[in-house]
Amino acid sequence: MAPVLNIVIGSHVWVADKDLAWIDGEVFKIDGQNAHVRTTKGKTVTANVSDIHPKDTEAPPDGVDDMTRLSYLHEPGVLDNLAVRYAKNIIYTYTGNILIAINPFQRLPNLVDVQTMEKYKGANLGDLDPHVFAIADVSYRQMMNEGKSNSILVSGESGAGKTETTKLLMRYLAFLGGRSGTGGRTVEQQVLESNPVLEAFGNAKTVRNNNSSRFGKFVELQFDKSGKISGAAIRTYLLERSRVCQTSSPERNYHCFYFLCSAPSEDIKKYKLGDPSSFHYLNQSSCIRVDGINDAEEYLATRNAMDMVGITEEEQEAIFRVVAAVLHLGNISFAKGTEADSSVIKDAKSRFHLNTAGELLMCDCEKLENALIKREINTPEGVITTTVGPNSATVSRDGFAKQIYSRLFDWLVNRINASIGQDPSSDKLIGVLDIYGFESFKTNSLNNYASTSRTKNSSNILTRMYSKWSRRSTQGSRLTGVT
Ligand SMILES: Nc1ncnc2c1ncn2[C@@H]1O[C@H](COP(=O)(O)OP(=O)(O)OP(=O)(O)O)[C@@H](O)[C@H]1O
Repeated sequence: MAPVLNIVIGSHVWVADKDLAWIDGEVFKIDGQNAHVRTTKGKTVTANVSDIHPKDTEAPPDGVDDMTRLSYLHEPGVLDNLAVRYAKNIIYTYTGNILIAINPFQRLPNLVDVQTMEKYKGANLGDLDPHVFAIADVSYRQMMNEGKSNSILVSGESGAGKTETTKLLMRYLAFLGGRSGTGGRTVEQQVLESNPVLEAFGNAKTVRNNNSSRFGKFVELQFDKSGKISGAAIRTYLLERSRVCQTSSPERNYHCFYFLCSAPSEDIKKYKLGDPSSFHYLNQSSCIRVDGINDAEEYLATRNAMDMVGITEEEQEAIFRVVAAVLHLGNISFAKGTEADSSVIKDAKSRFHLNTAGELLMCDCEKLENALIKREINTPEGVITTTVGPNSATVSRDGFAKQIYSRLFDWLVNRINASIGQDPSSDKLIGVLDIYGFESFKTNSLNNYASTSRTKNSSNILTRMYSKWSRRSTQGSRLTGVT
């Protein structure tokens, strides 16, 4: 932020505050580069003039619904405007064509009901109060009028409300372009019904969010010439693979592991499972249960959601066999072998988990063991097999677990897409991109680094777009975004 030069005695300003981020007050003395400010909370603060920002004393007390109308578009001005509106349960605010959505952490039914959808249908952006439906409506009408595809980007940090906002966008687009599908299930219903399945396998409890999406999602809704939804596809990317083998308090691994460990007893017996705390991939964190998540009920709900999206009983069995196999793999420990750089299965307990993983994956247990404790090297003379020490065997085990879990996730997404169905003749679509939130981990793996830097890059691009859009007239701009 450029230094503010017109600060004089009597100026109303914002100064940084460690608890409130920014606090407002009046300058009563200036000595050199220091301004002395009496804050509205009765404190006296001294700050460098370059670190304080002017306050617009004529700003409307209820805030403005489009922040391009703020006299000062600086951080304290923006935050104050959003806070004033949020206090009145107004969670949406525009900055030009971009919608800022603040997480209400409570259901606001009147804000998202069918009457509200009716109201926003066909309304111009800015004619009504800021709303996520207005963004969806604009992108739909642009698509229909110009015959071109459109995209809506939903971005924000973890727990900001991206997934909930994406669901509202989908619901509104389904309201505009909905039609009856085969067998009574519409395409849009199937897309929405696939959420619990994807969330069971791709969401986890994190520090910030009990149901955090650990993958990015791009949902394409395809439309026919009359503007009705004719097909859909879900594309996912950057599943956080490292979580499968590595979790730390107070986070959890992917929900499906805990759901399966709370399954009815016949399933527990079939998959040779036990309490989640007996599995290495789950007990690295002391967080096993989460308030508000009933793992036993969620297991049944996930099975039900799988039925709804057309995943057969046989396929469901196979899916949960892989999930259970991952847990058993994590409990295989290795000890040093008799030769240098070699390892053996540590004990009878590890042998039990190796054999169970092999049975569940329907593979030869001896081959599975060799794959973990040996390595094949391709040389010009042919393939050489060497043994590896316990540490390398553990790395192989974790690599294998991550690989089969992410392949399972990709398979699920493909399966859901196959059952929703795509329209090969559709020439236009609306894509909704939900970029998952970034955060910093205690131990950052290459996978964390890759996803965090990509997400940060996207967020930086979005931030740059904001300021550009805020500075110029937004008339005619074709991009829409929500954050
Ligand atoms: N519009 C909303 N109405 C009601 N509750 C909401 C809304 N948006 C978010 N929430 C609440 O906040 C929680 C976190 O929101 P959400 O999962 O959408 O965040 P996210 O940005 O997708 O996070 P992550 O990147 O970690 O997946 C939700 O589980 C819900 O309880």
